[in-house]
Amino acid sequence: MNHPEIYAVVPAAGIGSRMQADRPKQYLTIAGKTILEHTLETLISHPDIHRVIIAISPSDEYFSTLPVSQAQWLTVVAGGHDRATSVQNGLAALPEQSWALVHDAARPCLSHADITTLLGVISDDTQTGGILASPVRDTMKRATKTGSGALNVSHTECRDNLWHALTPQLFNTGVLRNALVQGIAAGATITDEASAMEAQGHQVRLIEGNPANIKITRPADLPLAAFYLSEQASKQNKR
Ligand SMILES: Nc1ccn([C@@H]2O[C@H](COP(=O)(O)OP(=O)(O)OP(=O)(O)O)[C@@H](O)[C@H]2O)c(=O)n1
Ligand SMILES: C[C@](O)(CO)[C@H](O)COP(=O)(O)O
Repeated sequence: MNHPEIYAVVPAAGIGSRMQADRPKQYLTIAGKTILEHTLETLISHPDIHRVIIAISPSDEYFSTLPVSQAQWLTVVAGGHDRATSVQNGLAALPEQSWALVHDAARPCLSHADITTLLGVISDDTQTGGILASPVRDTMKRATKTGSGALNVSHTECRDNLWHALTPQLFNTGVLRNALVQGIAAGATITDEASAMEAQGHQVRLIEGNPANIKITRPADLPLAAFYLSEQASKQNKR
């Protein structure tokens, strides 16, 4: 594939509060490796990914204990107060004329097949990029909270063309950098790169990805991720 170099940018500076663990969730282990190591190894082992930039919290005490922290293919930058700022700090380490493949550290079940499919947008007419996503499968309810704190259904949301945004999210580095600067300056709530690009009027390609590419967020996600990773390992062993 001939195109400007592709860099993976991994926001890994969160504290994992919803996981309620004794450490940031990216340092919980599955099959003897931390979630972060699973994610980094998947990214750097893809033939089209040139280098990995990782955003680590300045107060992180775990990362330096991992052998991967010394990897020559890894650049470490300081994480920010939110995910968007962590990503922005990562982008600052990239050449303007490159592609940024932004992927959550907390998504270790990403497959090479999905990375390759997403990279296909580079040859499309988008020129700005796209994201992996998965169609919503459940009926979606909008909730309201009663005075006593209980939740009631307000109404059912139309789920036609409703998708879960996943990561990686792949964008031209210079365009994404500018979109994040504009969005952060405008005080926008930016929970993914696509929302910053959309706010600037850019077309974002939606690519259906494997729903096994879950974000480990709450305790129940851990055994599910362990299952998906074991399935991946058994498929690789059969090749
Ligand atoms: N200031 C932050 C916050 C989050 N992240 C990263 O963004 C990804 C997705 O965020 P999320 O799942 O919300 O992680 P946390 O913020 O750690 O989780 P929580 O909201 O439960 O605290 C994670 O890999 C997380 O490490 C980051 O790099 N910098
Ligand atoms: C980027 C993301 O994973 C896409 O679904 C999601 O927006 C991250 O949100 P979080 O609140 O930072 O987990």
